[in-house]
Amino acid sequence: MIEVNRLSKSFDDKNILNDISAQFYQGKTNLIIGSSGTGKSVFLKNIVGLIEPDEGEVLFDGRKFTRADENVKADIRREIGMLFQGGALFDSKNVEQNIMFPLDVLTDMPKGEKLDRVNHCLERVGMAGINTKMPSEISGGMKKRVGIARAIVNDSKYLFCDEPNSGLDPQTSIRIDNLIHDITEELNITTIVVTHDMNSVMEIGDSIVFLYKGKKLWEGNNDSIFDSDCEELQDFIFANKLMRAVKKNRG
Ligand SMILES: Nc1ncnc2c1ncn2[C@@H]1O[C@H](COP(=O)(O)OP(=O)(O)OP(=O)(O)O)[C@@H](O)[C@H]1O
Repeated sequence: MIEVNRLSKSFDDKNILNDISAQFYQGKTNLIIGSSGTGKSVFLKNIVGLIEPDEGEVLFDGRKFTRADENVKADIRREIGMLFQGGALFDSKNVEQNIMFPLDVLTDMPKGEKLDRVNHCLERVGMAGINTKMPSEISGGMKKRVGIARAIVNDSKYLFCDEPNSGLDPQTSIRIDNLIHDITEELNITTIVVTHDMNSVMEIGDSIVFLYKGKKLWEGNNDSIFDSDCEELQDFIFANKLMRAVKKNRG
């Protein structure tokens, strides 16, 4: 479990995150949702330590990460896998080299073992056999799958995904969402997904935190979200026609 306690962050004099506490559960796909510019990415960066919060702290399974000793931080960082927007693969490396990269940097595993792990992860994301393809030769959906394989290759305990659906068509998005959800359950890891996609909320929202202008206004799951009386959340959910139709059908 990842715990965030009373986290705040400002840039210059502009407050971006305001006193946010939240819990993200093991074996669950935890979503951070909210409109554009509301602070989701800054929140995620604070959790993974890419940005240091002004106040508050983050704990990984009870281990304090924020302002911890560098060796404690390094140990926790080794357990984190990240899927960046667009997959963020190295263009000059092939698929196999991309997935192997965290093992090259973080472990002294023999080459054969690294290759076994890469192949196992490639198979898990449904991409067996594309080892020698270059990123420029594969589709957006395949890039995300390779990005997921790279994020879990080092036996990660924590998986962070920033807008995993950006740039994908609706069907591919759902497949990627479900892959993230299934892997989370299978490996029993703690996954946090930042998204403003209502399809993702409906498909994989085991546990949801709603941010609005840097504050947490609501938490729940994809069952309870429709019954929330948080006005800002209702505006977010029913911003599009399809969701308004769903609401009408629900009575
Ligand atoms: N390094 C930075 N320095 C100054 N301001 C920043 C920095 N990073 C983000 N911001 C500001 O913080 C606010 C929240 O940005 P953030 O990227 O977290 O929003 P978001 O909810 O992830 O939006 P989107 O869904 O569009 O990605 C924005 O006003 C942004 O300009």
